Amino acid sequence: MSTDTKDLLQLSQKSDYQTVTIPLPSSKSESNRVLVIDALTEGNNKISNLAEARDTQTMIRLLGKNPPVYDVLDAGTTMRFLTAYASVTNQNKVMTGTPRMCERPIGILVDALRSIGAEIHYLGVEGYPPLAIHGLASQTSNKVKIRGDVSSQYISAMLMIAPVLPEGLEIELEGKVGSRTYIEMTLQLMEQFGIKYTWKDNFIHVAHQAYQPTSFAVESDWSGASYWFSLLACADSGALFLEGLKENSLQGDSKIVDIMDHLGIKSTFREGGVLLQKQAVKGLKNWDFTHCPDLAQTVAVTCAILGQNAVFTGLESLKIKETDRIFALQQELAKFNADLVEIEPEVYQVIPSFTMPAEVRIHTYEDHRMGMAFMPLLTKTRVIIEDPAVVNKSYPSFWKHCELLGIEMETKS
Ligand SMILES: O=C(O)C1=C[C@@H](OP(=O)(O)O)[C@@H](O)[C@H](O)C1
Ligand SMILES: C=C(OP(=O)(O)O)C(=O)O
Repeated sequence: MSTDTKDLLQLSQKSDYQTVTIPLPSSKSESNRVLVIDALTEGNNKISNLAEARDTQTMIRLLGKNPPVYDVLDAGTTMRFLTAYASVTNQNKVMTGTPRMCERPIGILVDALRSIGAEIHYLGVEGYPPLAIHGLASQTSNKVKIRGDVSSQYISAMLMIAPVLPEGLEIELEGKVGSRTYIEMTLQLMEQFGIKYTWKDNFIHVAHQAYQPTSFAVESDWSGASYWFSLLACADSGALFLEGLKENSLQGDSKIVDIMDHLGIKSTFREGGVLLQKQAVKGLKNWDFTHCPDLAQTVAVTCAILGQNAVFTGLESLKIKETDRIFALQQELAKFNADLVEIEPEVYQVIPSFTMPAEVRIHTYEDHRMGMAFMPLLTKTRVIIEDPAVVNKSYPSFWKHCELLGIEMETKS
């Protein structure tokens, strides 16, 4: 099945699944970190199971070919991690990406890099890509303050370069810290590559030291797994086996197990993955997505379909991701009479669907998670997904995996 940008994908209604095994893609977050760490390691690492995600393939291509312009397309981690990498390796580089990437803020990271001696200029709007990096000839400070409420990726980017800075680095986290689980993932991965660090209160300290060559296999992607939890939660019957997931994961999105426990899914970890089975819906009253923002769309759609008036908090960062995900959710939920209403500043309530149209056409806003999160609607009606290739950013085999489940699909131009 080919999927071009102009394509529409029609998914026929289906709501029963016998036990099907889904092979799942690898985590792009883990992959993009180990690729940067690998580039900073002297000696050979043995890295396996890297993600097929476009964000990871872009990282591999840019690090491999080392062109003068790093065009990261729409990959946030690739933009933020390579900005720090190009600085610490003292390279002259232009950093750019899609028009949306050039609307996603990077000023906090640029300020942090400048404060330790990097020379970076804005080529367009102050605070946003594109950037011109002229490297970091000598380290001028070993302390930096970074606010934590915009994107954790700035902190992860600084952490990964910290061991190779001649004087190491102490990062002081300022204010509320969102996506903390991703900072923990960065530190745990660094630790697996031999790095020692301390994290006390708001201070993370990494001394100058060398990354040690290591063997590392990337785990399956928990964010991608969330769509299958949602599908089964919305289905009438069935069971799914998700391959390659571990109970003790580096990925914060493994929280989907707890969330879906409220929404009718029992998860049992077995050799090689996790078995999902249906159980009674206990109900989801509220959830804070501060540390798992990428799950918000999956859970909003699930609640809207399952009649759950859940209250969501911690959605602040959704407005600066691949699209304004709050706006996009509101527009698309409305197409089946559901909504996401701001009931107090930064507090949102899901208003579930009370009548389902015979067909719903989902606009995807150049956001992979919009395409994938609305797929489970096919348990209730016929669904048309605009620009189905949008999933390639993190999960290129997503529609193939729908086919494994016997979901009938038709591509239209
Ligand atoms: O570090 C990472 O791999 C990521 C961190 C999160 O971003 P923010 O820290 O900007 O919330 C997450 O939304 C993104 O998909 C991946
Ligand atoms: C926000 C995401 O990615 P990034 O910020 O890396 O573009 C995502 O994958 O949902």
